[in-house]
Amino acid sequence: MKITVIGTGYVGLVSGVCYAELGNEVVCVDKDAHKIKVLENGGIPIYEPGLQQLVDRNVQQERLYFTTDLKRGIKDSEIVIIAVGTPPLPNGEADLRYIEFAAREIAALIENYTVIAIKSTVPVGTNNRIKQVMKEVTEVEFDIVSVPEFLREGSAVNDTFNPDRIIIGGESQNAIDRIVELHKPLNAPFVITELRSAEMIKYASNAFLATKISFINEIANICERLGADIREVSRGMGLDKRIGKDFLNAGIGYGGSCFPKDTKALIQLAGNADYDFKLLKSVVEVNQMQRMGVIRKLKYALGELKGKTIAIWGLAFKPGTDDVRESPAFEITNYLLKSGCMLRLYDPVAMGNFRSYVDHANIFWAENEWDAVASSDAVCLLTEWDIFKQIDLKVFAKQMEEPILIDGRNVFNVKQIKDAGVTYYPVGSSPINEMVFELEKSKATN
Ligand SMILES: NC(=O)c1ccc[n+]([C@@H]2O[C@H](COP(=O)([O-])OP(=O)(O)OC[C@H]3O[C@@H](n4cnc5c(N)ncnc54)[C@H](O)[C@@H]3O)[C@@H](O)[C@H]2O)c1
Ligand SMILES: O=c1ccn([C@@H]2O[C@H](COP(=O)(O)OP(=O)(O)O[C@H]3O[C@H](CO)[C@@H](O)[C@H](O)[C@H]3O)[C@@H](O)[C@H]2O)c(=O)[nH]1
Repeated sequence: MKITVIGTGYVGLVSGVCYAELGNEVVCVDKDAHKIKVLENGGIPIYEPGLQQLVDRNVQQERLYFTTDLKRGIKDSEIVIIAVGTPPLPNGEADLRYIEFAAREIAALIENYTVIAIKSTVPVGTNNRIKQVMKEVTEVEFDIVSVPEFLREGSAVNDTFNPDRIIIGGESQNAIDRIVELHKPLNAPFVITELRSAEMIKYASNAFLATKISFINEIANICERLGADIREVSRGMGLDKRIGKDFLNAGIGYGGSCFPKDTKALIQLAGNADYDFKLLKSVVEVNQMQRMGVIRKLKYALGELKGKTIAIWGLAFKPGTDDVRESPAFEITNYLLKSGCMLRLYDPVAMGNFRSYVDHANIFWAENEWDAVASSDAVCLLTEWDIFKQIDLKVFAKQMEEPILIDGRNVFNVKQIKDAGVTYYPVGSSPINEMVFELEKSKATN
């Protein structure tokens, strides 16, 4: 079967290569000539574990092609998948201009009956709107199917080949059958729905996961005040099958290209239908506040921030990706720069992307994790990359005059910290070795 994927970002590229791996001929089209050039030259424009090998294999076997030429890409395609971006407008609503533009272009080029599958995350009612937009342009028959995508960055390949479910929203049984056929080898349950329900399943799923994160972050904040340990609390809660253990890791709040945008879009969508989504508004507000926990702990540990040197470990919004979209590291670094700190930043893969948004005379771009620590007054761990988890804390303690570690992701355990004598501020439990630290400080001043 020939499939064309419009938009070669995370979703377009990963799902395109998946369909090729399943034995289809796939053409990935993108307007971004640079992206296509990188792909044509054998590279990939994003950091995603396992993706390069998969792309290489399918290109070599002549099942996967890349082009900027939509006309060539779309010719004789049975299924056209739209995976272009739906970024937020300033009021939080999804910006549908890219998807509408793509739909018009496709409509002008199709010559035979085509199934148009929309993978982009779109507000309820958008699939119907796209159908109208296309009907204004063409008289050729087509059907629209909503196939929302649930992959996560950093584990996108595994998620795509092992989905929990495949949601297919549509009106035409013929189009639904073709999309079922395409995904059958993935061996996942199908949920066939109306177009609007499929669109809502995507937003509701992301909003629910974001709610779980803000909920556990608030419990963590209360644990800090009452002397309980959020890791024990999460474990105890998560073993209840009705709650589930996933997405109960307290931290510095969710970031990324999806949760922040999709929660705000759903609030707007509800508002446009005269519904005040109070719970989700609080989820967003809690998430915003959560980043400031790192600052609060730094102030507690160091007193005045002005003139202090702070090392930051991790700039990506999560490990396994070079994506920095809506990364909590932006707010934290901005606050520290405004407070007059010198920063030593390090991330194993996201430095280039972060640097394209932020630069400042007070930032030192470190070469590795140890280079960041050198001459710092405190270290803040913001992304739980393995290289940070594997740090030898005894060596770490010797690098700093007073080893202070603010851990925004709870990666170290109490025993490791106690043995190393690091003053440690985790999320959702009491600081460790803080008393020792306070005692030594008072000894030194007496
Ligand atoms: N990133 C994720 O993890 C993820 C997961 C699930 C769903 N989604 C949703 O999928 C959609 C795509 O997300 P993404 O992260 O892959 O986006 P992205 O921004 O990484 O990529 C979108 C691509 O579409 C291209 N494009 C835009 N208009 C085009 C056109 N008319 N013709 C050809 N190419 C065009 C852009 O150049 C860009 O390369 C969004 O709606 C997003 O919410 C994303
Ligand atoms: O227990 C947890 C789990 C996640 N996070 C944070 O939540 C954010 C999002 O993480 P994750 O969901 O793993 O990554 P995304 O790639 O953004 O994937 C989400 O967004 C995608 C785009 O819509 C969906 O397809 C996925 O199903 C959905 O998980 C990151 O900042 C994580 O650090 C936490 O703070 N605690």
